[in-house]
Amino acid sequence: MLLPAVDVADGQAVRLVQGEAGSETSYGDPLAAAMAWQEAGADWIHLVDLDAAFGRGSNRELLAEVTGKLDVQVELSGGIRDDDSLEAALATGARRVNIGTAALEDPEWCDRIISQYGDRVAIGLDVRGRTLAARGWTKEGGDLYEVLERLERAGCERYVVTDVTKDGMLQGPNLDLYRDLCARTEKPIVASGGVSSLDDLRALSTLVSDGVEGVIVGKALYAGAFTLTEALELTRGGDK
Ligand SMILES: O=C(O)c1ccccc1N[C@@H]1O[C@H](COP(=O)(O)O)[C@@H](O)[C@H]1O
Repeated sequence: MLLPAVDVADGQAVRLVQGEAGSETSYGDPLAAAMAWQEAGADWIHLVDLDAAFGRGSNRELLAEVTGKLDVQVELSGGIRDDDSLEAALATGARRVNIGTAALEDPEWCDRIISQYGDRVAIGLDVRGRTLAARGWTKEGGDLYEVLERLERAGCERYVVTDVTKDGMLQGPNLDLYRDLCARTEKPIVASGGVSSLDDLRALSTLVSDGVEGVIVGKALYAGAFTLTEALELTRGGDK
């Protein structure tokens, strides 16, 4: 499963480097970007409100509009931290929401929504080394493996795992991280961060049998390193 990313800051589709505020490259209208990925054949869009993730604003209405206009499944992320933001996110029609900061800062709420919403909730594990990152990746959020054990006990259905140091760098994904996590959970993992080439997708494909279910691709698509058509053909088995 391949999820093109549309990250939104100040109403624009952007890509950051290692999640650093101020490192944005702008790619224009988020709806146009998402529609372009849909028209190229994507089954999913990973749609992120970066301002909400950083706690410096919100693009809630815009993301609801984009989600409402898409025919493909949407994974909605960024700033979903309480009942109000969760209900608003689910009301957009997004198939799945991704919880990052709140999974680290509010474990009780997180456990409750995992049991209430099942696979409509994925937990975003954004990591540097084995330390989790929260609040727009500006704060440390604890030890990856301790938090993973807690989430396993809570019954988390899916993990979206980003190596922050790889994100936006176009230097390849952290395959060791995904291998390691797959050995610690039976639940599917969506890999994110660093994909730079079709060879990176081929390398991630070798981890599908271990539990890597999907991959989020951002900068490589926007920078034209390969086309979405090529990537989908490869991930759907048409090109080895
Ligand atoms: O996607 C990014 O580039 C990104 C950069 C900096 C911070 C967050 C980023 N992404 C997404 O934000 C959610 C976390 O949001 P929250 O902590 O729940 O508010 C994370 O899952 C990433 O998908």
